[in-house]
Amino acid sequence: MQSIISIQGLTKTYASGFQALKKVDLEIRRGEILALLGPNGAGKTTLINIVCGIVNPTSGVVRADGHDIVRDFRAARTKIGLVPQELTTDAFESVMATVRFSRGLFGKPPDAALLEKLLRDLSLWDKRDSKIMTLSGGMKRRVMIAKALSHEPQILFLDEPTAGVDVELRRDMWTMVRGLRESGVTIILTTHYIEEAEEMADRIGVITKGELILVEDKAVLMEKLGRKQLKLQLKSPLEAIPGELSSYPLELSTDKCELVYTFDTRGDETGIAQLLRKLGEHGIDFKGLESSQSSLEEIFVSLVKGARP
Ligand SMILES: Nc1ncnc2c1ncn2[C@@H]1O[C@H](COP(=O)(O)OP(=O)(O)OP(=O)(O)O)[C@@H](O)[C@H]1O
Repeated sequence: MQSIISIQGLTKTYASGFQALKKVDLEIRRGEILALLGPNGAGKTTLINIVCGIVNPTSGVVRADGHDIVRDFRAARTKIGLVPQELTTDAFESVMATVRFSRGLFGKPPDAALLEKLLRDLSLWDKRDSKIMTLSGGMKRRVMIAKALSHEPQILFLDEPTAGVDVELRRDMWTMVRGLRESGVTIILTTHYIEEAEEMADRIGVITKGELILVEDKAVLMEKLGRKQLKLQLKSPLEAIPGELSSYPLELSTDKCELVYTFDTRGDETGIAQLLRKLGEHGIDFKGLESSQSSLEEIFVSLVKGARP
């Protein structure tokens, strides 16, 4: 499948000499939701700002729907909508005027029906005549999204779309973003909420210290790096794990009432049947068991830790 955004050998060294991106290669697939994860200062915003023409790259090539973002800036930028991290809009303007103006900036003809649909979809229709300064933080954020979508871009960048947004509104945003994807828009979002990436993304990219250390289908990532745990609640506390079981990846909880067995989901054999048999032989009885899979958060933390020198 042809990528909608192609990033090759992208580097950025700021005037201070700080290298914020180091040879990043990334192909973004048409119609996907890609979540970029990374600690503070990893380079996510720099990457987005370069693709959107706000920051100049030091070297490398970026194409948006086939258009070089430097040589063919206007054509490339028309394809892209950007919801920046910081709210930047005229506080004294009304919602409708702001969104209409944004569309005009891209040279698109007025389209009242389209803007009405956009504001209705974002639950802003009732506020269309309100001045931006009178809106709540969550509403202002939705105005930023309406502005970004006003020229009907095929690609939408959301830089921390739900930072500081309450849980209910966050869920509404997710529904809206999914709806956009269904209408064919490719979405790239950065987030600090791993839950958001887990819930929304088709693929996950992890950036740390200016390097894209991994891009993977979410399901594959969780399968590959996910570890499962089996917790056995013991009938009676165990003083220590018997020596004969030392070859098993077993841990005894501090209250000595639970045995935790960690296994790799990639293995053909989990070893559970054998373990349970061994426990039986040692007279270790249990009253309950539960299994759990590691979350994306645990995977992310281990990846970023692993990347540190
Ligand atoms: N204009 C600039 N001049 C010098 N250094 C900069 C400039 N803008 C960003 N940086 C540095 O580049 C690095 C990457 O910043 P960037 O904003 O891209 O990170 P981020 O991954 O988006 O972080 P966050 O999650 O905190 O938003 C940081 O160390 C930052 O201090």
